[in-house]
Amino acid sequence: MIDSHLAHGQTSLSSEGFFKSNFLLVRSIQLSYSSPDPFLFSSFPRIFSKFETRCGSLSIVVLGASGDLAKKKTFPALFNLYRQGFLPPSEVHIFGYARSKITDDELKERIRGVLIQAKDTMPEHSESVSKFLQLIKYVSGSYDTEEGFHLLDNEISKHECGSSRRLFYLALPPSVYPSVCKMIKRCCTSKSDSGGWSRIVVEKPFGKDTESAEQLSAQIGELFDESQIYRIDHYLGKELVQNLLVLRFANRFFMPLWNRDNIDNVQIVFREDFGTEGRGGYFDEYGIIRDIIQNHLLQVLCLIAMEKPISLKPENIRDEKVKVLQSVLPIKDEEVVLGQYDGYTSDPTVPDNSNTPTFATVILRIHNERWEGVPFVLKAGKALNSRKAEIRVQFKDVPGDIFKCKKQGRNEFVIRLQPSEAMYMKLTVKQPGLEMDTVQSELDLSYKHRYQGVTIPEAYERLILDTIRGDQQHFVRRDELKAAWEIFSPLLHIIDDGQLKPIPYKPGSRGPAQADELLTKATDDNCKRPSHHDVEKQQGAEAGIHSWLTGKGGDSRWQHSERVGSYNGPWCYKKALFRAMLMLPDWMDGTIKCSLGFGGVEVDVLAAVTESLNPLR
Ligand SMILES: NC(=O)C1=CN([C@@H]2O[C@H](COP(=O)(O)OP(=O)(O)OC[C@H]3O[C@@H](n4cnc5c(N)ncnc54)[C@H](OP(=O)(O)O)[C@@H]3O)[C@@H](O)[C@H]2O)C=CC1
Ligand SMILES: O=C1O[C@H](COP(=O)(O)O)[C@@H](O)[C@H](O)[C@H]1O
Repeated sequence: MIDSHLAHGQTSLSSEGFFKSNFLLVRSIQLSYSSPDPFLFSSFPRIFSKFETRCGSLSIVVLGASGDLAKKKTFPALFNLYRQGFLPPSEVHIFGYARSKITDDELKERIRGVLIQAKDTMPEHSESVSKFLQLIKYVSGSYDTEEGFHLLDNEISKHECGSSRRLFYLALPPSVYPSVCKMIKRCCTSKSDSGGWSRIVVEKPFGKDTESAEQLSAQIGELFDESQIYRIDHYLGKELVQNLLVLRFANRFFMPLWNRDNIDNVQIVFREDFGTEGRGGYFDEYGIIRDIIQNHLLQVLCLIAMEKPISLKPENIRDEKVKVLQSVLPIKDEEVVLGQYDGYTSDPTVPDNSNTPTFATVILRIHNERWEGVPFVLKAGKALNSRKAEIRVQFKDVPGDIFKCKKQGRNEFVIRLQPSEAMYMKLTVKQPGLEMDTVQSELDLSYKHRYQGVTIPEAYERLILDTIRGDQQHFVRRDELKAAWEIFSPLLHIIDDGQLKPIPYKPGSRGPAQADELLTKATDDNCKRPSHHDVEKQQGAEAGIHSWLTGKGGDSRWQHSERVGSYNGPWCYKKALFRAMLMLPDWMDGTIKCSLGFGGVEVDVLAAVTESLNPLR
């Protein structure tokens, strides 16, 4: 049997000769993977049919086929795999299953509507869509009686020959997972013993807290082995999330820096510029922490924070993720800010007195040798001012900085997951020109520019392919899920009980201002910058005060630094500031940043500058 790792250039065939003679074929599949032209792949069914008698059939069953996820994500992902040659029609059949009494044709028309958008007017595209739709058969039935599932089994069996591989994708509300899994086990699992299998893909949310998740896991676990269960978190299928392991463990220069000695804080941020949009009923039961933070953002945190696994085997990677999760300290109430956008409760499916947060900033702290003291700021919100998901790794200030660069901003490594995948490093460089001035710039790897013409696969596309290949690396293991819920369950219970209330915020804003304050506090505490008070405590010291001013007027930047006085009490700031302001050139408008330094430390007095500016002009 050819194993599912075929397209990775691997095979489970014991015959080395077979592997060698087919290696070129396998490579050709890989090289063509991201080409957008479906007809480049018209030869793939032939390539695959060479193995057909050994592979047998692959049946993909989408349960909940009438629903939103199936329409928007699952079927489009299957279509993309089909047109790239990964689902050869000679082997693959797709079944939609749901209670809705719709016909085959009605389901196909729904899917066609999503696959053929106005921009895809190419006749080749619609021909490809039509061929794909021919693979689909709809079966209607309930989720808790055998009748429909026997019908489904009959339909699947009609198309099968050789070994039978059956993939069940549960695009359903979690409340029906246990009964659906029971029915699948009883009526529909693969009967083939020659290389066949049955696998179950379950969507998030897996439960609502530790207890309910464990209960769900136990119910499904009684029916299927862990190796058959694929708990999907689609963030694990995103290109830049998949890149995290490579970045961290295949680049020498990150290794010595990736720790508490160098990193000040890590921010993992998800923003959407739209609200719950027709999903209010679902959302209100879960809220932003269960919808985004406990799963998507926490998975990203694991990949940022975990230790190097001993190999890339799924179990080795998942072992390391579990260790990080188990090292997260209990969340402190004062390190949480919740928000709810104005107008959220006007959705008729949301109760008027809903306490559900649509925004949250939560600070997680990892108690281990690498991360002690480094705040991981997880922030997610709906109806905000932009749509973005990114990771910001902020480095500590340069010790003994002779350039006084702190006000330029710190070194930062930003990984933008979406939109427009990119990673860039913010660093301080010399401002080109005759002066020895510094400026912040970027080393920029924007995928759109660097990988022109490369189509980045959709997360669901990759993850479904992984399930067909039997690769569980990018899926959540039962103990990992439990550890993830253990972090958030106490906080979620407090919110569910109404003890912690969301702060209202305007749709289209940054969310509650308190979230920014929390971020500043967490990151400033960490940095231990001296405050005015720290400096004032040193009154009497003989050190001089220096001013550093930077500003921007029109296209020009301006910087000035000089010793402006001696420290002899808080009033000296005003005096020194006044002196510094006299240095401002006439054309200055724009933003002005000013700091005063005392005895080798800098104190931000930006507010004072703004205050004093007008009288001076
Ligand atoms: N939609 C999305 O963007 C995302 C969804 N998910 C998850 O995917 C799963 C499916 O989501 P989605 O498609 O939006 O859900 P839907 O509400 O659209 O439900 C899917 C299908 O399930 C059936 N169904 C709905 N409610 C019930 C019920 N109470 N009891 C039994 N059957 C029901 C319906 O089919 P019928 O009545 O025909 O049987 C419906 O078409 C959920 O777990 C969700 O959390 C995850 C990420 C994103
Ligand atoms: O899981 C979910 O994710 C989407 C956001 O996914 P993205 O890939 O577009 O970032 C979110 O809108 C939805 O509420 C949530 O259930």
